[in-house]
Amino acid sequence: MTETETMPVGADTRSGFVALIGPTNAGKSTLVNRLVGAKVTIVSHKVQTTRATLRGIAIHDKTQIVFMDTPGIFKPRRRLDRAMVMAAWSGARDADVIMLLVDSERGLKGDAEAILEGLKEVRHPKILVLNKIDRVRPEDLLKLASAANEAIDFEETFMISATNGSGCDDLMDYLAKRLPEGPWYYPEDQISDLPMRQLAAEITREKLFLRLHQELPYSSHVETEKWEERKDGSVRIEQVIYVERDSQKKIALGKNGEAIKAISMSARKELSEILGQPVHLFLFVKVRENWGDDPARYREIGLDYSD
Ligand SMILES: Nc1nc2c(ncn2[C@@H]2O[C@H](COP(=O)(O)OP(=O)(O)OP(=O)(O)O)[C@@H](O)[C@H]2O)c(=O)[nH]1
Repeated sequence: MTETETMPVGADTRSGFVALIGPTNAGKSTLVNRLVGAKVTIVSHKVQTTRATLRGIAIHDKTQIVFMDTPGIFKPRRRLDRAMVMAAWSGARDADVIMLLVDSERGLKGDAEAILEGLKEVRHPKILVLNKIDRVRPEDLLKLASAANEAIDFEETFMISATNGSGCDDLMDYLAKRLPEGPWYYPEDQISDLPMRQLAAEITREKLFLRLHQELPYSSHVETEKWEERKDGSVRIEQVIYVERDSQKKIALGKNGEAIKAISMSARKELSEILGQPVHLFLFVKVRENWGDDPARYREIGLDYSD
């Protein structure tokens, strides 16, 4: 795309970056998907599914709002976890507005409390978004809002439900006015800057978790190794599912290859819908020991880690 194509005619446009900060499972991915209106990040019931900083891009009035969907911030346990925490905070520092998303049902306990503490140090404009209001009583919601505002001076507080959409219009109106004047960063039809190969790997990873989350630990990882556009309009995609042990490989394959076949089928279906073309998906399972402790891997998956 050329520079002129990124700017709508008529100017008085606004644009900016909004960092989503929040504990795992607060609903960050669900909210970005709702605001952007398309599936750009992967939503799963399993916590810590967001490993890299992904973005969704929304247009509201004449404002382009770029969401930085950070990985959940929580107490680091392993080296990889620490890299995820650092990726989340570095994302926040690049933003025009930081949006703290809290699961109203869980309140400010645990991770949310630690994030509030961390946010005190950050000078950027901050807003509070209380999510999942469909699950709590209004009086509890008000208590939560005032407790959070006592800890931090938020510019504004919103109460929303990312799943049913209530409160989301007010939030968008506010962000559209709050972001600075300036040309748009991305072409109008772009909803994510996540490369297709990575998006394709995320989709397969989601299917893997949905089917095997009880048996397979979090230590598996998917990479797209080959992407070949064919003359007949279809695409051939080869991906490797990396696991840590032989026993996990057996689980990923399943009895008579049933698990891998089912994962492949549902990933292929979703990929062809997103790409709008037939997809031939080939999945391989390989064992790679201790990749979770290898810093070189973080760089490959988009996380910059330094001690
Ligand atoms: N009832 C209700 N559930 C919600 C709402 N928003 C999100 N959820 C659910 O909360 C769970 C977690 O949502 P995600 O969007 O994956 O959360 P996340 O913050 O991106 O999680 P990580 O990627 O692990 O950091 C999912 O099961 C969502 O369906 C809401 O407004 N109401």
